[in-house]
Order: sequence, then C-alpha cells, then structure tokens
Amino acid sequence: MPQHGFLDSTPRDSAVFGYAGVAAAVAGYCLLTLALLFSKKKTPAPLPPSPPGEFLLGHYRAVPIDAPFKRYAEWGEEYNSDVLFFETFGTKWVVLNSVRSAIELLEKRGSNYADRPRFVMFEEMGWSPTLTWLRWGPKYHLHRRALQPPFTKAKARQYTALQRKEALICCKSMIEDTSNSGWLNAVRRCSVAIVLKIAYGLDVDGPESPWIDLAEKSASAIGKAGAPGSSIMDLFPSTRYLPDWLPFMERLRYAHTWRAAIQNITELPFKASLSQMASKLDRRFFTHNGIASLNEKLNEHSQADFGLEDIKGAAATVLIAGNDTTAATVTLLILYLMQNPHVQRKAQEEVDRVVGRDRLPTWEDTPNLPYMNLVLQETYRMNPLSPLGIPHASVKDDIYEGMFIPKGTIVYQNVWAMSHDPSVYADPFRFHPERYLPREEGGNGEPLPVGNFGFGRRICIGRNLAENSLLIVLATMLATVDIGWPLGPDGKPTPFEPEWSLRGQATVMPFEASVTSRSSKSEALLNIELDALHNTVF
Ligand code: HEM
Repeated sequence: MPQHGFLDSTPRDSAVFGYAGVAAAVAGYCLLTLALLFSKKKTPAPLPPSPPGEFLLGHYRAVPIDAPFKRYAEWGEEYNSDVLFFETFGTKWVVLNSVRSAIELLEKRGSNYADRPRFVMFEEMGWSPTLTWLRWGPKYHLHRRALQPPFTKAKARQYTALQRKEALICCKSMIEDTSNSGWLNAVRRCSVAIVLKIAYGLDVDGPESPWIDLAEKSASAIGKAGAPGSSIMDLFPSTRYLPDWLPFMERLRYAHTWRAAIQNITELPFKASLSQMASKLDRRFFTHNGIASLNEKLNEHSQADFGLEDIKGAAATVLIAGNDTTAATVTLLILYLMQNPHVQRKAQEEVDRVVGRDRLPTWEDTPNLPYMNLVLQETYRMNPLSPLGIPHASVKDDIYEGMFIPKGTIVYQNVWAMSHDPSVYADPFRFHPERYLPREEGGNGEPLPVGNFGFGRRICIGRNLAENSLLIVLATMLATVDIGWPLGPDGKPTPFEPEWSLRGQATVMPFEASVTSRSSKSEALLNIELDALHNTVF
C-alpha cells in the first residue's frame, strides 16, 4: 500500500508495542513525566484546545488507531477549533483540521514548519539518506536540490512517452487477464515500471519481475513500522542499543527483521543500474545523471557534496515514494468508476468526443478532457491517501491566533477533514465530479481539494510526475476498457462493499472487478500502438 512511509497516525505505539512493553515503558516515563509536570513553565499564550488526557499517559490512549482522522475532525467540531493540541510522554503534536490553518502555518510560515520529527526507528531500519525523513538542515536542502529539478512541471514532461507506453501495457494486460483480480497486477506493474525506469533506467520485464516483489516488500516493511517518531527509540534514542529480545523492544526487533528488505531496495536496483550504465549512460535517469555528475566533480578534483550514499538514498526515495502511491490512486479510480457507472460513461464519452475512436489518447490530450480531470480531483478528495499527511515539525516556538505552538511540536495535516468538511463540500461522501463546475454549468462551484500532496516546503516533489501518470493511465483506461462489478459464477455482476485499511494510510483493500475490452477496435489500436513503440527506448 502507498508508502511515503509513515504510517500510523499519531505518536502512539500500542499496535506493535504490546501491553508488556507499554507497562515497562510507562514505568520509565512516569519519572520523566512527573519531572515534566513539576517543571512545567508558563506558556506565553494558551495552548490550542485539546480533549482531556489521562494522568501521566496524556493522550496516549485517547486517539483511536483506526481512522484517527475522523476522531480528530469530530474533536475539531466539539472544541470549535481547527487546531487541536495533544501530548503524551513529552511528545507534543497538533492537528490542523482546516485548509486555512494548514496554509497559514505550513505555507505562510513555511520555514518554521519544514522540519520532520526524528525517526530513530527508521534509522535503525537501515535507510540511506532519504529526503522524506531528513530533518530540516543542510543535508535536507542538498537532497531537495537534487530531487526537485527533474520533476518540475516542465521537466516531468520528458517522461510522458514512457508513462504512455506503460499505460498501454497496463490496459492490454488488464484485458488479457480475464480473472476478476488480474487488473491489480497490471496496475502494480505499471506503477513500479514508471519509477524504476526514471530512478534507475531499469525495466520491469513482466508481472513476475523481481523488482515488483522487492518494491512491495519494502512498502510493507514501512507500512507496518508504526508512526514515525512514535517508538520507544524515537522517544529515548539510547534504547536502540538495548538487546532486541527484551519484551518491550518489539519495535527494535521489527526494525532488525525488516532491515534486509530496506537494504535490498536501496542496494539491488542501484547495483543493477551501475552495471547498466557502464555500457550505456543515459542522463535522463536519476542514478545515471547522479553518477555522471559525481565523476565530473572527481575529474575536476572538486568537492562533491552529493556522494554515492546520497544518490543511492535519493533513487530509492523515488522508487518507494512513487510506486505505491500511484498504484493506490489508480486502484481508487477503478473503484469509483466501478461504483459510479454514469461517471464512467460520461468520461468515456468525453474521450470519444475529444480524441475520436481512431487513435488512443496521448498526454497532450489530457488538458482537453476537463471532466476526466475532475474525476481525478474527486478521487483525491474522496480518499486522500495520507489523511493526516506526513508529519512536519516546528523549528521554534510560535503563536497562531492567540494559541501557543511550542518548538518541536509534530504537525499533522488532517487532509481528510479538509476534504470532507460539509460546509465546503455538499454531501461530502458522494462521488460527484460535477461539484467543482461553476453554478452556471450546473455544478456547485466547490473548490478543488488541496493537501493530497502535502503543504509548504515539504510538498511532494513527485506530484507533477504522479499526476501525469494518473491522467495518462486514466485516459487510456477510459478509451480501451469497461470497468464493472466482478462477475459471479452465474456470469452476473456482483456488487459488494469494499474493505478499507485506515491505519495511518487510507487505502482500499484489494478487490475484484471486471475489466474488459471496450471494443474490438480499441483493442486493435492498443496492439498497433504498442507494436509501434516496441523498439522505442525511453
Ligand atoms: C499519487 C501519488 C503521490 C501522492 C498522493 C504523494 C503524496 C505525498 C505527500 C502527502 C507528501 C508529504 C508532503 C508534506 O510533508 O507536506 C509527499 C512527499 C514526498 N513525495 Fe510524494 N506523493 C505521490 C507521488 C510521489 C512520486 C511519484 C514521487 C517521486 C518522484 C514522490 C516523492 C516524494 C518525496 C521525495 C517526498 C518528500 C518531500 C520532502 O520531505 O521534502 N511522491 N508525497
């Protein structure tokens, strides 16, 4: 499931910590908390409102593990505040429930909220320097400067031919695999193939490619690692040196168990890429360009800031951050198109009208498909993959609308609350792309959702690339396949309620769907266009 890698929702550990661990840790924390209680300084302004906490434990048990973003939204209503404050064992966090507060703090005061909490647990898992986890500082700036330029709106265009080819392969595979879950393999393959190529210049040969398995294993390793900044090691870094068999060190054991998956995703594609570039260097690919620049610096005898470990970590970031998120969003698109056949028909008609039925859509067509674009926006709004964002952290004390936000506070953005606010979005649980149209065109004139890719200085560097992939895949699907409820043994469609995983990331669990060819003509076009691209090198 989608990984930028953070995953639980708040700084609590209980899912993997276990009661023995909690008891032992609590005993240790008691002293610290008592000390904190007695040493509490008067704050320069009141803290933001917060629900009642428990003696010593603070809000440790107050926040639900499942769908915490919904509870945070309810608390926002209850306390009539779009900023809420929580604290447990000295760790403080605020939750921003409105677009307004997110923009005011994370964008307008961006430099003060551009830090991340320290993730000792992830360090223990063996990550190379990775932009997503880096603290605000020189190393962070170095990585952002290396990773941002290839993915600006203008630069991301260089990859659209690759994305289109992968979209064609994806739709062809969906049609060929007639099982009710075959489409899922096609989507996973497509998402890995795009970022593997861009990061390393490597190809995914087929649905059985070891790169797909590798990407999924590492995603799973991060997915179950718990909230960043929440483990006992994050609270007390020296506990990382304790033996991992101790009963309350489950998270350390977990980190050691999954270390291999993280090392593999960091090392193996990098090694393969190095041997590939020995015979053919192509600077469009991240590792190729990074190594070539490094060599140039070495040849000039000048100091290279961005070393081998940095290139390795940054390439792995692109692979990990880019594949699961894209696959999860395409999966949501398929779900909503299946559940809303009238939307699917309308979007297909738009593609037929604009592109015609004698060719398949290209990336250049996508700006001319406004309804299709709204289908994607509505998908972002209905289910933001990171309903609480990736946590930022404050660099220094701040006062916002009379509320004190201490230095080092973790900041969660409740994107789910923002996009389900009934005062902004009428009937917010209805999938209704027309809601964004102006009133004179029959819509509600509601604002496009924001926050799906984060806010401020830490906003997702891959958002242009991701959106291009999503639009090309969506346009190609609309042109070539019909998506419907899965067929039962009697050949009849069988509607069902999908299951969701709402811990940290919000994703729909794998589900069955019938994905069939739209027409023999569109299928023939798929084959013709793919044959024409057969020998094209991206
Ligand atoms: C649908 C696809 C995607 C979604 C929904 C998504 C979402 C996000 C979110 C919510 C953040 C956190 C931003 C913040 O802290 O405010 C983020 C950060 C990031 N994303 Fe994405 N992302 C997607 C695709 C990608 C792709 C394709 C790449 C790679 C090219 C990528 C690379 C990154 C990186 C490196 C960061 C960390 C930025 C930093 O900490 O400065 N993402 N993304």
